[in-house]
Amino acid sequence: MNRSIEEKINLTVAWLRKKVEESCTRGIVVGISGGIDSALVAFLIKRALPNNSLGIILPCKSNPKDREDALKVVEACGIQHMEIELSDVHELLFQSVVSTMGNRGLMDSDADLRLSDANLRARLRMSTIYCVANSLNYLVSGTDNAAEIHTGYFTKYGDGGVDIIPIANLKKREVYAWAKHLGVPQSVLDRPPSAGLWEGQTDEEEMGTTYEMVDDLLEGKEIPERDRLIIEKLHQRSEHKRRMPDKPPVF
Ligand SMILES: Nc1ncnc2c1ncn2[C@@H]1O[C@H](COP(=O)(O)OP(=O)(O)OC[C@H]2O[C@@H]([n+]3cccc(C(=O)O)c3)[C@H](O)[C@@H]2O)[C@@H](O)[C@H]1O
Ligand SMILES: Nc1ncnc2c1ncn2[C@@H]1O[C@H](COP(=O)(O)OP(=O)(O)OP(=O)(O)O)[C@@H](O)[C@H]1O
Ligand SMILES: [Mg+2]
Repeated sequence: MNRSIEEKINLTVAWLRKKVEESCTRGIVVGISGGIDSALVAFLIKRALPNNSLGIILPCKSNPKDREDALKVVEACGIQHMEIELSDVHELLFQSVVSTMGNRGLMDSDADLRLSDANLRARLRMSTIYCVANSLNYLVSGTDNAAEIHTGYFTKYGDGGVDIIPIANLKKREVYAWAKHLGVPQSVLDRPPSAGLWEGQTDEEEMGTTYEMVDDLLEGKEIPERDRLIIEKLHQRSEHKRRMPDKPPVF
């Protein structure tokens, strides 16, 4: 069916309202990073629930530009918002884990501290957002798009730990199209996608391929062999993130 962007947005907005009604919750909360995915979700939930939508900015040793862009998103869509600084909490918890592991002789040379440090940031954000959601009886919205879900490019139980994912069916290029249509600020549209989990991180550099390629593959188009193999590997290795935890058969 060939629907316009506006029609698809209206259907998504109706779906968001239905999810709140069905779950007997009062509203929806999302983390706003300054990136395009959360910007789009903020605009969508604000349109769906003008008085019952909340954005939370959660800096965690983040680049100040992230907060600036997040505030531009808040201003542009008019969503109610709050900020909670997580850098100190992260420092305390991470250093405590690392030093305890070191003391127990568990810190071998293979320990990937950068990744566990980064994923802890995403998981602290998740815990914080749920703390607010529990208090308000709100649902937590995720921001993953179809390309991120296909490649598993998210932290399990971090930014992946959510109740609903309104943009899960959108390719990254559709995220841009919807965001532009809704009036997401230009500086947010222009930023290279980044998890912001370490200085200079970009999604495409870390994935080793581009969103264009992932989108093309999802649309059934031919892509270069090299990119197809990378995406297949990312997809295969992240299968566990897209299902419930394994359990033994009934013995
Ligand atoms: N086969 C399997 N069955 C069940 N569980 C399995 C498993 N293999 C690993 N695991 C578990 O999964 C863990 C690894 O998964 P996970 O903890 O997610 O870690 P991982 O996938 O290694 O890292 C997360 C990736 O997502 C990126 N990211 C994170 C957050 C936001 C964004 C963004 O776009 O903004 C991107 C981040 O930069 C990094 O590349 C392992 O430590 C293990 O506990
Ligand atoms: N500083 C932050 N404050 C609040 N939420 C954050 C922050 N950083 C990350 N998040 C949450 O984690 C999600 C995953 O980040 P991700 O980078 O995939 O999305 P994005 O930043 O919205 O878009 P982009 O892919 O363009 O960077 C964000 O959409 C947001 O909900
Ligand atoms: Mg980002």
